[in-house]
Amino acid sequence: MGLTRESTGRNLLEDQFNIHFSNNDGFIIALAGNPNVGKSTVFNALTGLNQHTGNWPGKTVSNARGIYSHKNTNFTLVDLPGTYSLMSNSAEEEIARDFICFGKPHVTVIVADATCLERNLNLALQINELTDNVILCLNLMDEAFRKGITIDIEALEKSLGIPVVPTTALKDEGLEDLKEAIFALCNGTLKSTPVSVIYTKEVEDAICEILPEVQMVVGNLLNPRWVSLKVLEGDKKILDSIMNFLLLHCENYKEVSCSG
Ligand SMILES: Nc1nc2c(ncn2[C@@H]2O[C@H](COP(=O)(O)OP(=O)(O)OP(=O)(O)O)[C@@H](O)[C@H]2O)c(=O)[nH]1
Ligand SMILES: [Mg+2]
Repeated sequence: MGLTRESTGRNLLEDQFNIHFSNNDGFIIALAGNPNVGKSTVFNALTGLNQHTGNWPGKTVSNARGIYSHKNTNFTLVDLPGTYSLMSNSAEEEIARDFICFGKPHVTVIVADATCLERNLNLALQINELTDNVILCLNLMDEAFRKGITIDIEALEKSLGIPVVPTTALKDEGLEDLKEAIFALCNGTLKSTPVSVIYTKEVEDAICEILPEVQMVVGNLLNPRWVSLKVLEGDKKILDSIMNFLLLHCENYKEVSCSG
């Protein structure tokens, strides 16, 4: 007998993945990004709360949440621990990864350090593979300016396929634009169409080969191309989490996997 909807759902997400929801949360917005890029500073400015900030990486160790309103709409902002990659190496990174991968936020805001964009884009590209609703918050613009770094925002938006909002969170600059972009993405007046990374022919052929079967197993619970990539990579930790998530969510999972 498969798992029932009642025995699965959100309460199990809480147990397994430390992901909590309530009915009054409104839209769920995840704040993801490398360590020390200003996620908690953005979080504090938007929610009026006081998450720990400081100039060293690894300050945020669990996913804190707070609510803010914009244009009569509620948003629950989830401040995640910093992570360089979705291939987690520590408990904190795992918390961030699980929320981004399995928490199904309505929007994921990737906070990036404008002074070292290249390093930050690794995570951005990984998140782009996972979900469509992404915004890049290009923070520390004051530092970039001070160092003589200029960034062509339009060109960056075009090459990533996602909205890019420059901010200096410490001085409260750009945060109204960020709230507006989140609002617009949630109500469908702004679109985000992340550009996929195209891999070598061998990898793309392998994805094509397994995609239909993966699609059958994951349905619309997870992005099938992303799961196919994880299968090909063979990252055991994330494959275990994917299996766990599917088992918790899909009452038909066992039947599908047995008949497939
Ligand atoms: N100059 C400048 N400093 C900033 C800006 N935003 C944040 N900071 C500073 O950058 C440091 C790190 O900020 P946090 O908000 O703690 O960064 P975080 O991404 O939450 O860090 P972790 O939780 O460790 O991943 C703090 O000293 C902030 O005051 C900004 O726009 N400009
Ligand atoms: Mg933090």
